[in-house]
Amino acid sequence: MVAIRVIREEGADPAVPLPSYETAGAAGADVRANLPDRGSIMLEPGHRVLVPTGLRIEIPAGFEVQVRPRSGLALKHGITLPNTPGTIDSDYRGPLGVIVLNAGQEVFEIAHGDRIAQLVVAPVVQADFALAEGLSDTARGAGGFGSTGRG
Ligand SMILES: O=c1ccn([C@H]2C[C@H](O)[C@@H](COP(=O)(O)OP(=O)(O)OP(=O)(O)O)O2)c(=O)[nH]1
Repeated sequence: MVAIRVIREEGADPAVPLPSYETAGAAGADVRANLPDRGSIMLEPGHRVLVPTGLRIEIPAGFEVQVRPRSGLALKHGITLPNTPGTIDSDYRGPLGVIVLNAGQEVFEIAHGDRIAQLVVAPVVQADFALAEGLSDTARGAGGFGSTGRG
């Protein structure tokens, strides 16, 4: 368990619950739209929108938060995130937004308080990218992009 400090944006509706896990074993905490002024967003097919959550968060160093789609919305309505998984950096202190894409065929309504995505907290390792003379040999070598065949 890791503690994440959360503050609400000025003007955000405090009645909208903070991100929360629906079950004891859930990997993602559902995050909700906070649309006190707009009430709801009618998202046309093929369009995308930055949905405010009304939150700012402070992720401990060494962790990130991934913003992932909800599979139910994806299957039933084609609602996805074009940047999935969205990356929230531990040093980011701005508004937490969710970029929602309607990849379905119908207009989709995002209502105030709807659970629009899920947040997965994950450890991060930073690398030291160092220029080298060459790389080690492996069985795969340069094979990729389907080199092992289909199925
Ligand atoms: O779904 C997302 C993705 C990102 N962010 C915020 C937090 C993140 O730390 C910041 C920058 O995101 P990212 O690094 O993916 O964006 P970039 O396009 O590389 O922008 P920047 O140059 O600001 O890093 O934007 C969100 O609120 N929601």
